[in-house]
Amino acid sequence: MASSITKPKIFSSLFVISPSSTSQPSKSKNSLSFLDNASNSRPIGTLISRNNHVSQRSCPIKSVLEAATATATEIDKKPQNDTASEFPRPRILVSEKLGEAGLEVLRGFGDVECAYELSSDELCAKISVCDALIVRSGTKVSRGVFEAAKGKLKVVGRAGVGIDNVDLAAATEFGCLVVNAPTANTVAAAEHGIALLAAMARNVAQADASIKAGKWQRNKYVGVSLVGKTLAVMGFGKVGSEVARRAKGLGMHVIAHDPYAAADRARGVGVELVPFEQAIATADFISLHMPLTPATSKLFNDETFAKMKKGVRIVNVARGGVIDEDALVRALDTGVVAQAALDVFTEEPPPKDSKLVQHENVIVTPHLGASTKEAQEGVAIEIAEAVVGALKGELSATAVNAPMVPPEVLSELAPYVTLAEKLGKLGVQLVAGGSGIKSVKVVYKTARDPDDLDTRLLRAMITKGIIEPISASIINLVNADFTAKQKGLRISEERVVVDASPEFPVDSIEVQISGVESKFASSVSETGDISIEGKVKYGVPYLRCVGGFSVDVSLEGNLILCRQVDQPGMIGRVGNILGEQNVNVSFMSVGRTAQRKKAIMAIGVDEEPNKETLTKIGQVPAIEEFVFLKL
Ligand SMILES: NC(=O)C1=CN([C@@H]2O[C@H](COP(=O)(O)OP(=O)(O)OC[C@H]3O[C@@H](n4cnc5c(N)ncnc54)[C@H](O)[C@@H]3O)[C@@H](O)[C@H]2O)C=CC1
Ligand SMILES: O=C(O)C(=O)COP(=O)(O)O
Repeated sequence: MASSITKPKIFSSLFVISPSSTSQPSKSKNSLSFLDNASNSRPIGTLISRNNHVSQRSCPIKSVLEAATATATEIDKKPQNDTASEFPRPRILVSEKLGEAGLEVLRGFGDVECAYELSSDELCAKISVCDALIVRSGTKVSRGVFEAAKGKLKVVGRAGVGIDNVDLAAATEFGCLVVNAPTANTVAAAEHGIALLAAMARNVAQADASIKAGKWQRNKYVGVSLVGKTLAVMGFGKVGSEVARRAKGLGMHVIAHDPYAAADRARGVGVELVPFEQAIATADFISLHMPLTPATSKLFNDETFAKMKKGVRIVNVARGGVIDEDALVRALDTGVVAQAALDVFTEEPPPKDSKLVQHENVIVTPHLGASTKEAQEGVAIEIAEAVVGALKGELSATAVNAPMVPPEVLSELAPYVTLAEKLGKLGVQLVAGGSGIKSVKVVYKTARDPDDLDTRLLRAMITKGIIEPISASIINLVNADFTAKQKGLRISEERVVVDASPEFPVDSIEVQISGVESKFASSVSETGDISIEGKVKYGVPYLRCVGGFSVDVSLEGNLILCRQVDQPGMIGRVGNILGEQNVNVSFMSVGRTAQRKKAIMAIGVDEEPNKETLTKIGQVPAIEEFVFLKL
């Protein structure tokens, strides 16, 4: 049983951004934290996309923007807005043309520099003072860029869909969030695909060039009709399905191949999903709409061209790299492929003497799929909101290398996120020096269906709590799992259903650390693991159990845990020692196994007691062991 002496608390103060969190100079500067700031919350941002879809851009969870102090050359300073005024303004580098509306959003929040056509050295030189980088498809965000950023870069925003120009693995390792703008250019890309399809079939580009060269070649440029022909859409995602819809409107028979698409979604558009071989063997026209990944790289090669219907026509507005371009030239030369219409190339821009570009049966555009005024305005707003949200510590709905936690789940989990990090921090401090933590088990007790509990955020924060105090790593939701793996730390999870209120997502969280010695033997449970359990009370994290002992102490400030022989006067004695040194006690709680037997006293203190004070506590005869823990 636990009893507690509680000083009055203002619970909302837990969420107020503390001065220390803004001025802390080192690690946390660069971490995206996902702690709620109830007093500073704002509505969910919305964006009307080109398709008039209202998409949620970010969740209402906010956090400390741990931006670095200004050190570099000044750039495009604008007046600060309300929300950012307490913090140094983040620096945002825009390395490719971005719509004005998006730039306005960015300028309302940070200092924006637009610097186009940077060499990779120039980009690396600039990046070390930037909090965010916004790119399109033309900027290679390589590992070198993340290395040069030296941990300052918090977010890369890709103003468009394809993120094949961003080294995601490196971004994740460096804890840098990558967000994209996946919806605003869908229609533009689909329209461009259809434009190329029709232009190719009717030789529009060649005929235009011919007439401008003074010729009138009506017989040479006889085309082929689209109506009644079979179009294979390869990649039935956002763009692919819009192309399919439009092609059906042109009277084409549309089939699609996509290993991950749902058949009923395709049926809804009147499209049959077919295996890869069937798609390429039966199509008169093939339109490519898959991402460039290791699996799709050069998917269209000598072997696959050989399986196509002779005289097939190919459109590519996806990525150049999905086609082996030399093989396509060979297929065009032999007539296996009659024509190709290409918006994208393995190397952009392609070499001037590219045989493919120069081929008479090929028409080309310089990666214009997303280039409509409407789409560019849309992606600019979409990415600017995502980047600003990320810089504020919000989880983005378009995060590419972090789990997307729905806003409603996130706001419900907010206090548990704080609890999780504190339990991690406490746990690691209980481990006796020298023993490396290799195995942690987290037990979530919940009254809800365990499948309803999304624990990724909680696990990430426990990992953060465990690793950050003992290493130079900056941990956030982006790199928590990666860093744990790197350090050989295995985190397993268990969800246990308990009889508690289903109103709350979690009743308690227990962190068990196994295979280590403890500084505080009483924190070791019967199983031999260090065990600490916490819960959220009135929105505030509390420690509820240490080893086999129940306690009830708010996890704020610092904590002293003492094991003692249960006897009268203990609280007073320790309280006096602390009082003499002007250390303010915020909470006290005693948990015992039985009357007058062993007890644990948990004392929350606002200040850090000095060594002498701690020694005096240790000298109290009934105290058998004690530990001071920083939260
Ligand atoms: N040319 C341009 O300016 C633009 C190009 N794009 C490119 O178009 C492509 C599609 O974009 P979205 O439709 O927005 O992406 P999406 O993610 O909505 O769709 C991609 C689809 O490809 C499918 N896929 C993955 N691997 C596949 C495989 N091996 N075979 C067949 N399908 C596969 C996925 O299941 C998904 O349904 C991307 O490569 C994107 O970068 C997008 C916008 C503009
Ligand atoms: O969104 C995409 O995937 C695109 O390819 C568009 O590229 P861009 O932003 O026009 O360089």
